[in-house]
Amino acid sequence: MQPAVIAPKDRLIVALDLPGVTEAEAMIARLGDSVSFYKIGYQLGYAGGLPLAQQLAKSGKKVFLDLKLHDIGNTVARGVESVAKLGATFLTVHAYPQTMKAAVEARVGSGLKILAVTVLTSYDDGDLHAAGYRLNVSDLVEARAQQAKVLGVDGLVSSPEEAASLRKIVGHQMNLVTPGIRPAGTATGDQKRIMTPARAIAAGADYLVVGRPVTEAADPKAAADAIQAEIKQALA
Ligand SMILES: O=c1ccn([C@@H]2O[C@H](COP(=O)(O)O)[C@@H](O)[C@H]2O)c(=O)[nH]1
Repeated sequence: MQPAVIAPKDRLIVALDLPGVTEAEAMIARLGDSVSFYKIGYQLGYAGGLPLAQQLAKSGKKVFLDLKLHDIGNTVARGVESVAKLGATFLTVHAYPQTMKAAVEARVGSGLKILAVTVLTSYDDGDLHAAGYRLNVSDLVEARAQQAKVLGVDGLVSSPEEAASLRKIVGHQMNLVTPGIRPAGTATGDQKRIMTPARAIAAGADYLVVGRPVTEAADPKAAADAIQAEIKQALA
């Protein structure tokens, strides 16, 4: 399968991890045309972010709802049906077989794409072992990617550290969406599996999710523009 054509500007997804709609709208206004794709997760989603997601989608921006669904299959399916009405491009679920199967079946006929979260980018091998897993990060990411592929999931969320090996497993059949992006010189924070924007694109990531390095920058628009320039250069 040929790689899908993704507009370079759409490859940067800015995470609107902000306390409320007022702050999110102010950030969106500051970023202006520099950003075309936004992610809404727990913090904003539980503070009025879903109507904002609908408005953003209607205004022509792309929206990634990072709700990381995980429940019994029926509940996941009904949740996906509700989310599909909001106009978002991506929705995350955790990469458990029942959950992925229910989500994929429920999104049929909508424009919504399901992304499976493989192993959170704040986890390393020690964190997985502490959580009771016997596999290390790379083995668990790969096992979950294989299952996601078989189940027809549209894309994977992983660290860019796994992008190259995941591309070999899934080819261009699935989107690779990578948080854990840290431009040179920015704070790592709670992320453990990180790469710069340029290295992530070179490793095969389709989309880069960036939160604090943009939203907490002294000049968020300049920070976003610098990442966009790094992405373009890595693609050239
Ligand atoms: O494995 C994952 C899955 C999701 N995320 C989300 O991405 C952003 C990253 O924000 P930064 O401020 O750039 O660290 C955040 O919304 C996470 O919930 C992730 O980091 N890792």
